[in-house]
Amino acid sequence: MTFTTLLSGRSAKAPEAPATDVALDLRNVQKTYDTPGRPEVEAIRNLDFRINRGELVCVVGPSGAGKTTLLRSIAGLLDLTAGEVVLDGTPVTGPPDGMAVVFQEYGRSLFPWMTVRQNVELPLKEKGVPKAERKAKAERALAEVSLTEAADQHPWQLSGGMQQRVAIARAVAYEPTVLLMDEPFAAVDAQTRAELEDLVRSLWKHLGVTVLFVTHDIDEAVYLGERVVVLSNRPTVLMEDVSVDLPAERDQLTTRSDPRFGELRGHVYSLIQKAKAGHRPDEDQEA
Ligand SMILES: Nc1ncnc2c1ncn2[C@@H]1O[C@H](COP(=O)(O)OP(=O)(O)OP(=O)(O)O)[C@@H](O)[C@H]1O
Repeated sequence: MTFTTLLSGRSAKAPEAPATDVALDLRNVQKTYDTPGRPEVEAIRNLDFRINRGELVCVVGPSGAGKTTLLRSIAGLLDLTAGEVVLDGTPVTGPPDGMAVVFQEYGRSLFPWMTVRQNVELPLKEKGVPKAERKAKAERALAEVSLTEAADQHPWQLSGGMQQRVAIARAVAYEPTVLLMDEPFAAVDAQTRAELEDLVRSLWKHLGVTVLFVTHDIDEAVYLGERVVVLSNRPTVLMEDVSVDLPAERDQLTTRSDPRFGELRGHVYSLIQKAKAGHRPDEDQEA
């Protein structure tokens, strides 16, 4: 018996929601990199799923599956080969206003010559938000991530975890409807990572933002997500959209020792192993 059997009925595709509840709609998204003078790379073959308003969805998949390609496609940073990404009913054709992205490389995404406050205010400044308003928003966002005291310091004076909190504050200050996070905690130590995970859960609940969180880490995906979207090997298709039926109130100790957490973790792990071994729902069906 596999975990798939054990969990059948509980990890099926998420039910379709009414159109008004959909924040992000991926419709038959395909992406092939076509660089002149180099062989084509088919990264995403077909992805078709929705994320409802206010959901926190994690994406996992084997290394090189196309997770970053997916996130960049959603962020409007890549031209799709086919299909479309629709944000709040509008097709994404470039970086949309209502979206913010937090990348793994906080060191490169923060400007070292600016203070923490200036870094947080920057996207608001670019958006044309008046000075007093952007100052207030930056202060609120820094308070959300418990960095009020560090506002006048420079990023290089802070630890890695604190720098990533600045990057999160910058995204939050922008008040996005959708927050995209690309392996944001891959470069910090385990204890800081756990703290940042809890910060994401609490901000998500508190702000009601829709979050798409890409990670390598299966435990992190199950701990954070309301759903875990599991990708196949490249060229990517959906392996399974797993519903995480853990209690809404989560904490590192209780949640991770919940037997249900172990079952879900095992199930996602087995899907990744299958994906790595080359199983693909598109080909399995054809066989
Ligand atoms: N600009 C590019 N030009 C050509 N191929 C690319 C480009 N960017 C990514 N690829 C290829 O697309 C595939 C998917 O890459 P992507 O970075 O999206 O995967 P990933 O799942 O995020 O990887 P990882 O888990 O290692 O971070 C890989 O084969 C990669 O080499």
